[in-house]
Amino acid sequence: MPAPINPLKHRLAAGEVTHGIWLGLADPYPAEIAATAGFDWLLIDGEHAPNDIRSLSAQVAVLAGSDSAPVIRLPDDDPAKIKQALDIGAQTLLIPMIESAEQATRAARACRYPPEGVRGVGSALARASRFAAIPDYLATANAQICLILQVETRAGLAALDEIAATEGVDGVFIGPSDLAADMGHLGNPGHPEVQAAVLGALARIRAAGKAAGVLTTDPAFIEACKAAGANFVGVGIDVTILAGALRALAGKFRKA
Ligand SMILES: O=C(O)C(=O)C[C@H](O)[C@@H](O)CO
Repeated sequence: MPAPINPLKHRLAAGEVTHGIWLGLADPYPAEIAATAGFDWLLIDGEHAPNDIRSLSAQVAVLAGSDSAPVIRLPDDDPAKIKQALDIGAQTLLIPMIESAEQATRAARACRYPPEGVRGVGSALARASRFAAIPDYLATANAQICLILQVETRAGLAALDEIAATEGVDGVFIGPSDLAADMGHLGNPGHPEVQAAVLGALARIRAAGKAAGVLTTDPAFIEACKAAGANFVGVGIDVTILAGALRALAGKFRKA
């Protein structure tokens, strides 16, 4: 009995366009609600949301068996955090702030057991192996890992082709907000210079044969990114959806 198949990895590799949202409410209950919506994936944000390994684990658990694949974004490329995220059962990871092929290689190796990589062996304690109920998990886990790296600075864009070409990297995600900040347009990911850089990067990533990712809530830019080749497309954030809906509702009844 092998490690669970990772459908999202194989859908992205086949060039299928997938859509998902960010989960920033950092709790399994809203994650379970989001899993009823029908997104292809749900990204549990460990970078900007108040998540820790226990809250990440609880959200992965409630998404198990749903049609929405769990993706964990870690706060950095720390191999120890990668190890923990994989052990709690995530098979698709998003790692931010990648700026070189060397960094990409280190992240790819941190996701794989030897000899392909350096992932620490603790599968007997891990949900990933169903707590050792999957006898050949160690031998089959590497093939189901999907690693998506974030490029979101000018330095990262300069190394994009080498990052995308790195063995063990399944996709590259372009972060418009951080890229805007690095380009001198802090808070304005919709700036024409930023959008042009994002679209050009997405095309380069797909030309390299890898999945291309982005997050934007702008309907027109979603379509432009997909036309440029994006196939890991973030289209919303639970926190902003909830905040916006609540403010709009309150506004209907608040005395002027
Ligand atoms: O730089 C970006 O854009 C991203 O990486 C996505 C943001 O981190 C996300 O939190 C939306 O602002």
